[in-house]
Amino acid sequence: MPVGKIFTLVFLKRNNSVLLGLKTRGLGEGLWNGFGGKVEENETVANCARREVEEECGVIASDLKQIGVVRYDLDYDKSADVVHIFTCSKFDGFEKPSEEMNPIKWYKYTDIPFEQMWPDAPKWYPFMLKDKYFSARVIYTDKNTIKDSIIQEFGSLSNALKLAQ
Ligand SMILES: Nc1ncnc2c1[nH]c(=O)n2[C@H]1C[C@H](O)[C@@H](COP(=O)(O)OP(=O)(O)OP(=O)(O)O)O1
Repeated sequence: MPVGKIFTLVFLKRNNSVLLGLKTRGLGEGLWNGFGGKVEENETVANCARREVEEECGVIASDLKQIGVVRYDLDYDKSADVVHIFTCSKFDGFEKPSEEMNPIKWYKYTDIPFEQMWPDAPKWYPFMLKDKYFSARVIYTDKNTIKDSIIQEFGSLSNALKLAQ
């Protein structure tokens, strides 16, 4: 399946909690998620991650680390989206809601609201929360139904990225 859009998704971490925002519009509206969006033309994936965090929750990320990648094969669209996953535990400024993510809230790792998130989130969040490099591939038959998925842990990011290609 040809890759269509490339996205980033960033998780700010503090004291065994992760900052999530409720998406107010567009893809994933009404669901809690990290902060991110489409990689623009002539923009690196890391720069997109930094820009989206600032736009969506107002902080400047200073130790962004890519931890994984999720490839979504969308049977209903005959295309694939790739989402690059980052974590960040050092940032400047105070987090605040934005037009796109409102409200925002720190969730304890043990209290993440999976029932109001994308259906694939529980499959790969454990790797992201433990800072383990991972690669996931998820096949959706429609926006809410997963047909199949594979998640693998890797020793390095470069190996993790290979599965998403
Ligand atoms: N299944 C799936 N497909 C696409 N995107 C995602 C998922 N699961 C996810 O968690 N995500 C993430 C990836 C991105 O962080 C967002 C979607 O980005 P979007 O809001 O469409 O991109 P922006 O560039 O911010 O959009 P506009 O500002 O142009 O509206 O969800």
